[in-house]
Amino acid sequence: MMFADRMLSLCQSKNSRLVVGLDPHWDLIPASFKAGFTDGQVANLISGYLNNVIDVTHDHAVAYKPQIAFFEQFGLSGLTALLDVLDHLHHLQCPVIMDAKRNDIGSTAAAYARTFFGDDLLPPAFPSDALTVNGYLGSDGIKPFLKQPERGIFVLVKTSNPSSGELQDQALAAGNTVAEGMADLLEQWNGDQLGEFGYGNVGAVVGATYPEHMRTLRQRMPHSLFLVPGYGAQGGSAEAVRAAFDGNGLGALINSSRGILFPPSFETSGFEAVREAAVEAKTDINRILA
Ligand SMILES: O=c1ccn([C@@H]2O[C@H](COP(=O)(O)O)[C@@H](O)[C@H]2O)c(=O)[nH]1
Repeated sequence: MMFADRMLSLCQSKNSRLVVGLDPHWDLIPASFKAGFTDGQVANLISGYLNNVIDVTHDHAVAYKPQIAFFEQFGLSGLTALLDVLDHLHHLQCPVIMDAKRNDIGSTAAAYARTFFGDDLLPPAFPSDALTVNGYLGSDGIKPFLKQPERGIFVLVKTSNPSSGELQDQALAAGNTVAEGMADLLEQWNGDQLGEFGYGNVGAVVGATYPEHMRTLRQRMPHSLFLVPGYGAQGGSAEAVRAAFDGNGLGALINSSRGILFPPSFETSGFEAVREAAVEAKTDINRILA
């Protein structure tokens, strides 16, 4: 099944648009959880925490988004933890959107695609259903990621961070902005390779912190699934992501990482507090879909 169709079917069957971000911020992992591990057990600590999160949230989330930087920072221990988490997600049949923001010239992009998606040469080192990608290198950096219909990409279009406008909001010679120029490329890259729901496998990252951009970019990219970070911890609200959805309440996946992983009541309620945070986010987003 095409990646986009799989995601949208899951949105319908789970009645959820929520993606849980897996970002093991070392300083935010609760002290009470860390206390159960010794200094040499970093990999077990990280995968233990995240696998507990997955166990209590997978009924409410359509996918998980590990941010690879939070694993790479621990070297081999972090990558061991990531592999363990990916294995756990695979057994629960949960889609993985790897947030690694990769790309390069075509031949190197092919090596990145192999790393996360595998090919006829090698199995994937970090098996993922989708990957975040930098579209700045143009088509030859994108094509290697589009060889397998069951895998997708999310290209950075308008990021959620405060300084994203320094370049992304600048006008091009044609009068549109850099983000809009990127959006037009995404429409080309999807072309007529659309699934049952009318979406292609080339999705867009658009931040919840810029609701005005969300509206214009949705009009410009009617065939791209939106992956929307910035909801929750960065201040984006459900109202701010409304324009990302189509008339059927589909077309966007809303990510929350810190807001779900590290609820304030963890010390009293443990992983039940994580489950409650996921249910609350799912319900909050569903409320604007009517
Ligand atoms: O524009 C972007 C692109 C990616 N991210 C990533 O999403 C999560 C957000 O985490 P929160 O804790 O929910 O703020 C994180 O992994 C970022 O690297 C983004 O925030 N904005």
